[in-house]
Amino acid sequence: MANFHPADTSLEGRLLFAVPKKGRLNQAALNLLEGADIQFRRENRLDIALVKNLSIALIFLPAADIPTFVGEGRVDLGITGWDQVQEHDAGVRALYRARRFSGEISPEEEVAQNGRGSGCETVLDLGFGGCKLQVQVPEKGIYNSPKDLVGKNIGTSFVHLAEKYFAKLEAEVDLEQAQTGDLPAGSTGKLRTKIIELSGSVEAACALGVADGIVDLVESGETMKAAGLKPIDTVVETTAILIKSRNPSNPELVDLIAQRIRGVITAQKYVLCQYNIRRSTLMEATKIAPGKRAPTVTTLDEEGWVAVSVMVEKKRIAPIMDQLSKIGAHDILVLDIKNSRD
Ligand SMILES: Nc1ncnc2c1ncn2[C@@H]1O[C@H](COP(=O)(O)OP(=O)(O)OP(=O)(O)O)[C@@H](O)[C@H]1O
Ligand SMILES: O=P(O)(O)OC[C@H]1O[C@H](OP(=O)(O)OP(=O)(O)O)[C@H](O)[C@@H]1O
Repeated sequence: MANFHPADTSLEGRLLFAVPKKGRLNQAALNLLEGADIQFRRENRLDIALVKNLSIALIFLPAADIPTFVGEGRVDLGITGWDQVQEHDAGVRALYRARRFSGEISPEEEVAQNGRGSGCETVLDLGFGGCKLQVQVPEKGIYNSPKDLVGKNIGTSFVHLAEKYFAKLEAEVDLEQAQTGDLPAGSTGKLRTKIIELSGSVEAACALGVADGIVDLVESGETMKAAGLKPIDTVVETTAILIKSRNPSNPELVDLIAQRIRGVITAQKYVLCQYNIRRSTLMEATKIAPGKRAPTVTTLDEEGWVAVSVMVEKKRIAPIMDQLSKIGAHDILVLDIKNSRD
């Protein structure tokens, strides 16, 4: 076994699954893998890990690069943000547009390429990593509406989505001005707004005079507030998603992983609520907590009483317990669900 390197030939025949290597999506993605019993040991600093119990290799990549690897079919499956997939999509479209402008491809070829998409297909929404990509400006500044930013400097890590957004906005402004006869002479139809690419800490750009406005992610809004910025529009709303390439190497394994992950998500979202109630009140209780399909009802060893077991969305459990208690349910218990399968 001299010179054996786990990342070498052993990738052969394995399904390649990209996972965010750092940042906001990393831990939640690792939790999903654990819940789906995808067992691996990642060697220090190595971005490839072989899964012990399935024919899969995990590839740890920046979330922003995962749509490129999946879209080009180099990796079969991936976890990343919907925003990153949209950014990749917009980038691919911009590339075809540029190639059409340079005469490399015809307008028909551009339409056909766009129709084929960027190669990433959404398998399922993972429910975490929720945030919004928003246009932000200084709270006490002179800009109040997105149109005020046309022709100005915009800092962002989402260059293609920002370009797409401002191209649409500029077209609207031009149309308005053409209708009122105010269109500036020599308008070229090219993007007048300058999109400045920044790779992080984008919120600092306005205060430091690099940009007039920014396009960046907002979750709690704390970073935005701390930087003295306010939102004036939303470009994209996002959550983490599972994506697959157009022709994955092992579609059955993709389905198996998707099914397992779906089970983990359901388990995270629901709790199991158990209670005892008089059979005469069961209908009323079922209306309060109808369950995913239907509650499981078992006869109790006490005349006229039943035991009920029902799945309830975690976020709704407190008011549901209150209501069940109010109509006479007893011994209400709430249990965590470790895993589930539809
Ligand atoms: N504040 C947030 N709340 C929830 N999800 C977020 C947040 N910020 C980013 N995300 C999601 O996580 C994805 C990756 O963003 P993140 O900033 O963690 O990436 P990164 O650049 O790989 O990490 P880092 O910022 O550590 O360099 C985003 O595209 C988005 O989908
Ligand atoms: O609304 P909030 O809850 O404050 O979250 C928003 C911040 O989170 C992300 O950055 P992150 O902290 O991942 O670091 P980055 O700026 O280096 O990307 C995003 O780019 C915002 O800066």
